[in-house]
Amino acid sequence: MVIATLAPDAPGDLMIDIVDVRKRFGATQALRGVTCSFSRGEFVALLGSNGAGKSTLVKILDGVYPADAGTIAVRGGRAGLGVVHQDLGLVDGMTVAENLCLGAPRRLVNPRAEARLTTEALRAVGLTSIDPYALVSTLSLGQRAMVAVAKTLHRGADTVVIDEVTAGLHPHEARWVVERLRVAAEFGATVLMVTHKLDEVVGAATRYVVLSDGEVALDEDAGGIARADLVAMMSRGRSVSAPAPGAGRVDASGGGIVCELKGVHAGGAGPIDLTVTEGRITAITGPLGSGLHEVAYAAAGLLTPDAGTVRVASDVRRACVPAHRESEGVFAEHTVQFNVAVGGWSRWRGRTGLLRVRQMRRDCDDAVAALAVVPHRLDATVSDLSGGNQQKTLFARALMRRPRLLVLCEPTRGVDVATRREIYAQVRRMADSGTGVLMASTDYEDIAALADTTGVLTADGTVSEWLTPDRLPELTTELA
Ligand SMILES: Nc1ncnc2c1ncn2[C@@H]1O[C@H](COP(=O)(O)OP(=O)(O)OP(=O)(O)O)[C@@H](O)[C@H]1O
Repeated sequence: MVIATLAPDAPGDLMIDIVDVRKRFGATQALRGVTCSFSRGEFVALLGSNGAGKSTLVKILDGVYPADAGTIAVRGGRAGLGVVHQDLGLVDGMTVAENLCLGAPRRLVNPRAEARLTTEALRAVGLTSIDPYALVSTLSLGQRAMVAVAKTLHRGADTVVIDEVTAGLHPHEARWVVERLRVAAEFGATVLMVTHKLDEVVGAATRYVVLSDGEVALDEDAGGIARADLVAMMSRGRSVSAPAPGAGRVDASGGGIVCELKGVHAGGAGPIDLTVTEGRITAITGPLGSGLHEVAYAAAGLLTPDAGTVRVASDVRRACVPAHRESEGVFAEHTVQFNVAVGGWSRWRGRTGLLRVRQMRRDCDDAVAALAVVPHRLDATVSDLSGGNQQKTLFARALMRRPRLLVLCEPTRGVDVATRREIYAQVRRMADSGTGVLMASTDYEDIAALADTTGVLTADGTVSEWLTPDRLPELTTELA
């Protein structure tokens, strides 16, 4: 199926018409007949739990996959629709104007005309303060996201699909992005935004579409549904009520030292001094590229620091959830069971040296059930899981090792609202049982929910200060 051009007699405001779109991957029916249409100037939040079918729909709209059945018609045809992915597709070392005009057909290189066009394109998304000559690398992540949106619209798209670009942004900056998207919609663009963070879009989205198990479970104007009902739909009935962010925080400052970093330099960060103690969740946060993940890897023993010492208490078992699941985390071609169990074999080895396979299956099954991995099949191949479900298997693996030092890098990346709460509860339980936790996260929600103390890395890779939970609101958009 190719994306068709809307018929000339289609209603004037209609921009995209999706009718009965279906997609199957082997045994999984990812989309079961999705029908919905979007009009000019709408700002639609596309929501749903992990595995609901959002990415599949976006990829079909983007031309990555063909649908098995159904039709999609877009005003202006394929060119009328643009997708902005999480990686944004910008070249950091080029200016905003160069990025906007990169690859666009042009007869003459005319920097002044490029700058003028860029200013207009930025205005169309409510950006008035960005210098067209600024290097993209000097912009905040939120500004970059909006430059990517401006670029898509500048290329002639009237509809822009934004695929989780606000994940990991500080809530202030995410709201800033959403506000600009709202302006773009007011100026006539149609905005479809995929997100797991409902609070980002409340007040800006004009409509909610919730996918569940490959179907449209809800399609409502924003005024027509209560937030609680939306959350319930997004979590497919799983509990999102416990624990509240920050619940269960304890003063465990008297716990024994599990791991100590002194003068550590890693990934451009340093010198870093930090201590992880039993029962306490120590967090570091900062801009991407500040080296925060590499510092965490040094603590986890996955990376030798360029300088400084990492001291770990004797007999401490370490486990780590890495920051980039695709390149550092999952064994994509192996099963869910292998991915959860790997590295924890000793747990199931009996006195005779044989693996207690049935117990291993049971434990893996309990772990994936607690996190509601979809599909709930230990023999599923991990590359066939949605992004959020892959993240859950990584988290389950780390816990399966029963570590005394748990290192978490971006632990909730891409997971749905119910899983996020479950992960928070499980991390807190681990800490309560005496595990020392080191979390490196750019996600403010992770920090606000879990951190007992937070080291804030500046762009030059040093810790500017350590914040207690009551001071976390001081973390501003600098994070991005
Ligand atoms: N390439 C693939 N091969 C096999 N199954 C797939 C493939 N891509 C997706 N699926 C399955 O299709 C279903 C929908 O996945 P999809 O990635 O669209 O979900 P999603 O809503 O985007 O989830 P997430 O919020 O975790 O990103 C899932 O059950 C997933 O396992």
